[in-house]
Amino acid sequence: MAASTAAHSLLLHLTAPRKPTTGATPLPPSTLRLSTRHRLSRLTTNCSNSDFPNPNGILVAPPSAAAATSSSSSSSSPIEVDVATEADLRENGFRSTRRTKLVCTVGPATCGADELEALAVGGMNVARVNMCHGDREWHRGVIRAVRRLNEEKGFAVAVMMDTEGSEIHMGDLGGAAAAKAEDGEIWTFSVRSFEAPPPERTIHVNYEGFAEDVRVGDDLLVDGGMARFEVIEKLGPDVKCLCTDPGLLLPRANLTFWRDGSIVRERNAMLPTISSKDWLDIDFGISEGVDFIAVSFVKSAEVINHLKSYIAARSRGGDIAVIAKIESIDSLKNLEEIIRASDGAMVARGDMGAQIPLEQVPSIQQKIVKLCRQLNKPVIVASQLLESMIEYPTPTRAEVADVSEAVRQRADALMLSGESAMGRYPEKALSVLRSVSLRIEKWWREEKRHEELELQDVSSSFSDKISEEICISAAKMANKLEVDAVFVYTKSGHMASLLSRCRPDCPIFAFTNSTSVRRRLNLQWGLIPFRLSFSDDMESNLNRTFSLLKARGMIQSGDLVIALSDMLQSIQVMNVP
Ligand SMILES: Nc1ncnc2c1ncn2[C@@H]1O[C@H](COP(=O)(O)OP(=O)(O)OP(=O)(O)O)[C@@H](O)[C@H]1O
Ligand SMILES: CC(=O)C(=O)O
Ligand SMILES: [K+]
Ligand SMILES: [Mg+2]
Repeated sequence: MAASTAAHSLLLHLTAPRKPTTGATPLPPSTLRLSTRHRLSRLTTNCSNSDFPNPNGILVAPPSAAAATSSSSSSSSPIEVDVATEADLRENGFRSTRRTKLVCTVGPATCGADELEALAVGGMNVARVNMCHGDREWHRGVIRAVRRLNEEKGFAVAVMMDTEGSEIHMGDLGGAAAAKAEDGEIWTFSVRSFEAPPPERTIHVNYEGFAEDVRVGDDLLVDGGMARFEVIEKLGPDVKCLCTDPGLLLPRANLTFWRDGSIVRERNAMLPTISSKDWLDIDFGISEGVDFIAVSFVKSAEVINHLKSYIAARSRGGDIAVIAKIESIDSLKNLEEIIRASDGAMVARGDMGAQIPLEQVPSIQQKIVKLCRQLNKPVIVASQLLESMIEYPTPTRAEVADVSEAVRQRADALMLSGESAMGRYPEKALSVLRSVSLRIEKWWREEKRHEELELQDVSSSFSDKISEEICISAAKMANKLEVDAVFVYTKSGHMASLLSRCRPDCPIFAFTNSTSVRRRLNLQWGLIPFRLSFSDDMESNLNRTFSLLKARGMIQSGDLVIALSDMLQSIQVMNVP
């Protein structure tokens, strides 16, 4: 926008005295309440065969689920907010809506239409599909089922595709769910391909140079220590290994080898971050219109820049966000340049814990979360948050503490992996993330723990700098005046993310006219994304928004609101008329 002085002047309209309220918006008696708990208890069936993609790759929703869902999903509605957020707003009042976003990995336990819907009702903001597992038709079925859920039932769940990457990993065990390695057994790790099922105690390794690179005496770790082997003999393409730490081998588990206490990774560095299979998956993701592509084992900013220009050239509007997964030693070395180049980052603790000593993972997590906030990039904390819930219906105390710590660090999002992909209690795990997030966020607000984090300058132009300062001031004012919400009208979503970065006490209602921007904002802390067409006239935008939201029972006369827009760089403070 042009740097005209008039446009930059701060408009401070304090139009009416603050009403003595609480912020919680009571539900009009006539309004249908979509109770998360009821929906959750109704939808507890497991993924049955009929829920998997039909031969056309389409997941079929049983008619009962469709009939039972709220009717507020019409895409012709003048203002759209997803039904799960609307229920949260009505149930908790807007000062208490959940700020931390939730990502769920979809797998065999959750690919059915009913299970996906239960996750959406339970607060899933982003559905992740991991290209390490499942085939093209399966992924297509899941992505389309999520889209259909959004269109037909009024959710706004974004889709994240996570690439396989080309680190060294085992084959798929010929279809077996797992294999158990016992102490003292001899297993063969081989670069040869086998017909399924492979010979007993034989594991295919995806990396051609494997047999050349390992040496007798090296330690071979499966998934960072789920099982451990010692290399005892090399026979051409085959490497004989003695199991020294028994454990479960899962399909496509990650392999690292260690020599004299250090990970051997010279050769890994030769592997491309994005393999040829990944490029095909990325083409597929672009054609299916995913919202995020998470890149596994990023080593440098270069690969992110390359992918971003590839996407920009191929997808209309280049509106797929690229998330850098921080999970290798190289990514830690080049952390800042990688995060600067990306649209967001993931602390991928699973593989990270296989490459660095475990006791370093917590401090690195905190460092990445802080850095992402400084650089205004959303950050996801991932892996093993509620690992025990793959098998058990309640988490361990330690897991709850881990989730709490990520929420306390004010990460944008938390992610479920195996818990939602193949666990026995996906919805329960999601509800633990939800309730722990709500509780810790509330505690934070009650204790008035606004950390005085000095936010560094991220803007690249004077106009951006003004937006940034406006957001910082608006967030401070919001806390001091105890406003009920900040409204931000934003075309690109940038001003909304600048506000989110300030982590204000009140929620941020982000109005955007683009459906894809709205879905992407789903990943960012504290943002409640709405789709709304708006004009350059703030007065009329505000009046229209107030009447639409009042009609939906989402705000009330007297609520105190701060409004910002990225067209007219301004701050307005007002009571809802
Ligand atoms: N599409 C799928 N089909 C079958 N199993 C899946 C699928 N997605 C995930 N899983 C199962 O859930 C587990 C956890 O999922 P997750 O996505 O975290 O994968 P991962 O293999 O640990 O690797 P990554 O490092 O890429 O996250 C996997 O190990 C796998 O057993
Ligand atoms: C999520 C992921 O890739 C990891 O934790 O390794
Ligand atoms: K992956
Ligand atoms: Mg990983």
